[in-house]
Amino acid sequence: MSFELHARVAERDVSVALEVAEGETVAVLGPNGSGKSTLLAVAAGLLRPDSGRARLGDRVLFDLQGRGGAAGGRPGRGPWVPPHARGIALLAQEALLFPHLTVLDNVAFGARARGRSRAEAATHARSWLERVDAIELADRRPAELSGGQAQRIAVARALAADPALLLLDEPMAALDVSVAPALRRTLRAVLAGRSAVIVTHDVLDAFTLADRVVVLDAGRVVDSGPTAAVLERPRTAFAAGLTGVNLITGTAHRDGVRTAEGQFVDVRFVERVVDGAAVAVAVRPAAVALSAVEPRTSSRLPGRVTDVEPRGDVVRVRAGALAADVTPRRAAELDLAPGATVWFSFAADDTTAYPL
Ligand SMILES: Nc1ncnc2c1ncn2[C@@H]1O[C@H](COP(=O)(O)OP(=O)(O)OP(=O)(O)O)[C@@H](O)[C@H]1O
Repeated sequence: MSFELHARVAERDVSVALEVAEGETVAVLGPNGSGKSTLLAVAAGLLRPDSGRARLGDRVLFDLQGRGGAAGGRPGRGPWVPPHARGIALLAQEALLFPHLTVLDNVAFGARARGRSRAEAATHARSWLERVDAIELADRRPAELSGGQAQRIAVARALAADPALLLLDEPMAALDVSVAPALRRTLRAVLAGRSAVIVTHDVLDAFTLADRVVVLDAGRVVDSGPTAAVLERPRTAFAAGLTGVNLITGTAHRDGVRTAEGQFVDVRFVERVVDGAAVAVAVRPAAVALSAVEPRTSSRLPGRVTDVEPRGDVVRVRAGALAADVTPRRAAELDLAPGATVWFSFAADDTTAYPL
């Protein structure tokens, strides 16, 4: 079902909007404290905002007038559907299964609570356990499950209630990296065609599971759009950091960009821009070369080394927001140390430049 929300939580300085089309999965990304959990809590009905409105399908979940609003005075007055009546399931980082019930009874719990017979609820629960590849765990108790298994059961339990919207709060965060890929695959299968919102710190989740992403920063939406567009053409340092690309901003000037520091770089524009427009340039660290003396190429920027970090077969050299991946041999030749001044250069063809 389609979902639409806008809400303001004054105490947390969070003011956000979110839209999920029917059958769409939206990933919410953002640094710590940017408002991701607040957004989920408001959607799930666990937190009452000061003002805002939410709709799921054609049902209004809340429509609140806050301080200074038409209702005046008291915050958050107006229609409010409580969490259990919203048709929304929230999957937390931890599976939160009932410890005294078997896996099967955990998954059947919702159907039983809605008055279905024991046999009916069990059949329904079994079908969901099969869909998450966990039918062989049906008779175990939660204490006999690994973290990844427990999370699979939590997915089955959430979906067995046939929610109109599924909210996932970093579902892979508490798991061992070795089991995350299998759960990610399961989620990809069960989220297909389902309206869902997933909060994640992992760019792989966004690429694998989400049709669109929304980036929050300091309680506001700072970017949104199709996953590849937002992550491959980032507009914020945070989004650039997720995929590890360099983000250089400035103004368009003929075939290049003039940075805030007054440097010119030649770039490849992937969209038409007019001179003087604010633009961003993305370039991968692997496409950036380093030299001790100013190179003759037209795309070069000076930087003072802040960090030198070995990463497998390359060394990542950072100067503030700029990064280059060079071979260990090159790093040794340049005798890199924090504080050293180096030149970062790249070919215009290796850049992607677009309007901000
Ligand atoms: N229970 C609370 N009471 C008051 N303020 C809170 C509460 N929980 C969070 N906040 C504040 O609200 C803002 C948004 O926090 P929120 O937890 O939604 O961010 P987040 O993006 O989910 O962060 P993280 O990635 O660390 O989980 C922050 O400024 C935070 O300090």
